[in-house]
Amino acid sequence: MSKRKLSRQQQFRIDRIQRERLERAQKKDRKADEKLNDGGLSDPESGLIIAHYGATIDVESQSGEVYRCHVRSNLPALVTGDQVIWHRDDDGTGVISAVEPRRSILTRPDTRGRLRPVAANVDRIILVVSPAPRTPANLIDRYLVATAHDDILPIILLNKQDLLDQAPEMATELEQYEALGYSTVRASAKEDKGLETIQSLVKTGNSVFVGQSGVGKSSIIDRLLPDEDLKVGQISESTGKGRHTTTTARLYHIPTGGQLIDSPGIREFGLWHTAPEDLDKGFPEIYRFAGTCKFRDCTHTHEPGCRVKQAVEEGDILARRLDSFLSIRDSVDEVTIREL
Ligand SMILES: Nc1nc2c(ncn2[C@@H]2O[C@H](COP(=O)(O)OP(=O)(O)OP(=O)(O)O)[C@@H](O)[C@H]2O)c(=O)[nH]1
Ligand SMILES: [Zn+2]
Repeated sequence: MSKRKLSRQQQFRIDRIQRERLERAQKKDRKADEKLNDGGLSDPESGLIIAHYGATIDVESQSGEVYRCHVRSNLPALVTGDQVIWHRDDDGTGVISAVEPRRSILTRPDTRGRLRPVAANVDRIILVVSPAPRTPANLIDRYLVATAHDDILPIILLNKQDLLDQAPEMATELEQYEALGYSTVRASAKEDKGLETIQSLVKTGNSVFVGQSGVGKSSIIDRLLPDEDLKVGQISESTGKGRHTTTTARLYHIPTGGQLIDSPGIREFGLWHTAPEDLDKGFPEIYRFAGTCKFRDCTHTHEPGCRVKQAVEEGDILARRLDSFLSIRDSVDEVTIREL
C-alpha cells in the first residue's frame, strides 16, 4: 500500500467502514454463539477449511460437500487447511465451534508487522526454480531459510529442464543442495517431464508451491489440477462505500492424490520475512561448525579461530553458501530494525 498521507476525512471514512464491517461480523458470530447455546444445531462433525472470505469460511464435510460457515466468536483466527469441528444449520449453512491442533502454520506479517496465519497444516513447500528466468543460488538459499520450519518439508523443483543449457551450472547447484540433505526434482512443464514424480510427491497431505515469477508454478499446477479454473482466491467484498479486494488461500484436491493450498500471496512465501532464528535451519552445514568457533559470538567474518571459515578452506562448506549466509544475515538485521 502506498504511504500517501490520508486526509482526516478519508481516514475517518476508512475507520467507519472498518468499524461497520467488524460490527457486522461480530453480530453474525454472536448469532452463531446463540445457535450453539440453544442447541438448535446438528451434532458436531469434522470438516476441512478450503477457503476463507473474511467473515465466512467454506468448510468441506467428510463426504465432500461444501458449507458456508460462521465461526464461534471465541475462536482464534482460522485459515485454509485448518481441520475444524462444525455443526450444520437448517438453512444449509454451518457454525464452526472448534479447531483441531495444527501440524504446522504458515504466517506472514501484516502492515503493522504482526504475524498472521495464512495456511495451516502445510506438509511440504515445493520451491520451484528455473534456468530462465535464472533463479540465483542466493535466492534459493533465502527461500530455504524462510521455508525451514520444523514440521514442513522443503523440496527444490527445477522446472524448465528443457532450458538447462541456458544455465548449465544449475545442475551442479542442485547436486550441492542434495548433498546438504534437500530433496530435489527435475521437471519440464512444457515437455510434460517429471509430472508423475511431482504427483507422487504430493500424494499425501497438503502442499504449497512457491518461487519467483515466471519459473512455471502456474504451468505445473495447471497440470496437477487440469479441471480447475486457477483464478485463485480473488474475491471482492462490497462494503457499501468502497470495494475491498482480498486475496485468500484456497485448498484444491489433486485428482491423483493429495491437496494443494494456493494463492498469489502464498506463491510469494519466502520473500515476506525471514526470522533471524530460522537462519541456522536454512544453513545446517554452517550451524554444525558455528558452535566450535573460538569466540562464542563469532560473526564468521574476521575472527581468528573461526571454524566456519576453516571449514570453507577445507572444502566442507561452500564459499558461496557462507557468502549467502552473511548477506541474508545482514538483510535480516535490516528487516528486523524496519519492523520495530
Ligand atoms: N521452456 C519452458 N517453458 C516453460 C516451462 N514451464 C513454464 N514455462 C513457460 O514459462 C512462462 C511462465 O510460466 P508460469 O507458469 O506462468 O510461471 P509462474 O511461476 O506461475 O509465474 P507467476 O504467475 O508470475 O508467478 C510461461 O510462458 C510458460 O509457458 C518449461 O518447463 N519449459
Ligand atoms: Zn566463526
